[in-house]
Formats: sequence, structure tokens, C-alpha cells
Amino acid sequence: MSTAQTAFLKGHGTENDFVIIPDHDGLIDLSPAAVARLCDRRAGIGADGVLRVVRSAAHPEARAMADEAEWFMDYRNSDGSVAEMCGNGVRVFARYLQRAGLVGAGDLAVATRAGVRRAHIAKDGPDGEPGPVTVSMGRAALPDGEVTVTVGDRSWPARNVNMGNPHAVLFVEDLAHAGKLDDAPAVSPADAYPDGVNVEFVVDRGPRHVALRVHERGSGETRSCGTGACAVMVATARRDGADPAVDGRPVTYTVDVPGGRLVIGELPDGTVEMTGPAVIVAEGHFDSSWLTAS
Ligand SMILES: N[C@@H](CCC[C@H](N)C(=O)O)C(=O)O
Repeated sequence: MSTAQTAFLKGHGTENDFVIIPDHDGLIDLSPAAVARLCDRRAGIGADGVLRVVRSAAHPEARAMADEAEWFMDYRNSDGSVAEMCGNGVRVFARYLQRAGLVGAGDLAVATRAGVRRAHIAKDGPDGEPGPVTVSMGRAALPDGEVTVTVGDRSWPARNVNMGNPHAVLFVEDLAHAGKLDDAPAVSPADAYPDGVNVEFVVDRGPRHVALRVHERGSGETRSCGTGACAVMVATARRDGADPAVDGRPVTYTVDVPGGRLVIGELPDGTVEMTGPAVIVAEGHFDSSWLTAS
């Protein structure tokens, strides 16, 4: 007797890792429990999140973007919650489309819950190593208002930055001050982030060079967060007195994350561009019934 199989791939961008579920016609009912099962690092495949690949025309949340972007990134955090955007995810999503022969190196558009994001897949290097992927991440929003992040008995002022999803960015002297980041740090006032928040702790590494640790909403501490790194870049630029929209000059920062390095720039029109690696490490199948078994 043959059992129905579901295809998956595993990939990462600076070690922010994802289970990729190709579901081009939008036929899979991916419940929060199914996502949590896939992402479980002991009983499942293990990942920080899931990227379901659906044709925009086949998904009610993406149909309106179908003329601009053929593919919709249905992103979920490892606890099953839905998020608007995932920066590392877009690069890995682009790599999946390339590997599947659905796009070539060059430009493509990806529909997300935060809107259409444009990406560029660089050509492979001379030794065949996959080229980096650059994503135009849209403009950062910097809502007014004081935000405070507390870990243990220490508190820091934080900058509220929205990159399509919410972030609190704070500067520390030592990344160890973030403590154990599996649990969400306390962020106040509570109404600053009605839907929860990703929290980035940042240290300086040199001129236009910072490093971060992150607690991701719905996933805990991860090795990287692309939207978080972009939020950090913008918050650091403003702290350093740089604002391309005012100065008329682009500004670029190197942002180190525990899982690697991202290069992020802000252009005079306010657009943030992120460049980094995207890797597929495995592919396979599982019994479809496993996702729903009790
Ligand atoms: N890892 C992602 C962000 C994923 C979503 C985030 N946890 C949220 O809930 O907003 C990235 O690379 O941007």
C-alpha cells in the first residue's frame, strides 16, 4: 500500500533555518500544530520557521499581488504563528525557486504579507558556489515613543523599528548582557507592540560595523534575523547621525549575526537593501499523515 508523501526541503540564511514546503497550488492545510511539528528539533525536521511556497494566484492573501509577483512566501514562526515578513526567508525562498528551475539568476519578485519584495540572485561563483541574494526590504518605519527592554535587573531604552514586522533595537556594551534569549525579554509599554515584537541587542564592532543577538517573536533566540538586521542597521545609522533621505547619500553597514554576516544599505529614497547567503542543505519526503497524526 503506498502512502501519500509531502515533499520538503531544508535551507538556511546565515543559519536562520527553514523547512520549505512546495505547495504551488495551495492545497496543503498547514495548521499551527503542523508547523510546530515540522519545526520541532527533536521530534520533527527542526527549524526556526516554515516557508510554504504557493503561487500568489492560489492564495487568498496574495491574489492581489499575483500580477507583480508569481510566488507567495507563506511564512510561519516555529510556534505556528504567522508573521508578516522574514528577510532571511526571502533569500532562501528565492534560492528554492532557482533550484526548482522556476526562476534563473537575476531579478525576481516575491509576494509576502508585508507586500512585494524584489530580490536579485547573483550568478554562481567561479567554483560553482551559489551567489549571494540581495533583497530590497522596503522602507523602515520608526514610530515615535519611548520603549524600554528589561533583562533581569537591567533596562535599556530601545528604538521601535518596523520592517514590515515589529522590532525593538537596543545598544549594549556586551552581547552577554542579553542573557538567555530563549524567553522573550520584557518590553514596555505593552501597547507599543500589540502583536508582540522581535528584540535585537546590538554592540559596535567598528566603523559602520555592528553585531547582534536576537529574540524572535514566535521562535526564541535564533542565529540570525534578516528583518532584525535591517532594523538594527537603520537604528544604528540614526544613532550615528546618518539619514540617507536627509543627507542624499546611501549608507552601508556590516551586520554580524551569530550565524554569519549580512551587508545592509539604506538608499536616499529610504529603501533598505540586504545582501547575504541562501543555502539549501537537504530535500526529501515525509508521510503526509505525520503532519496531522495525534
Ligand atoms: N527570521 C526572520 C523573521 C521571522 C519573523 C519574526 N519572527 C516575526 O514574528 O516577526 C527574518 O529573517 O527576518
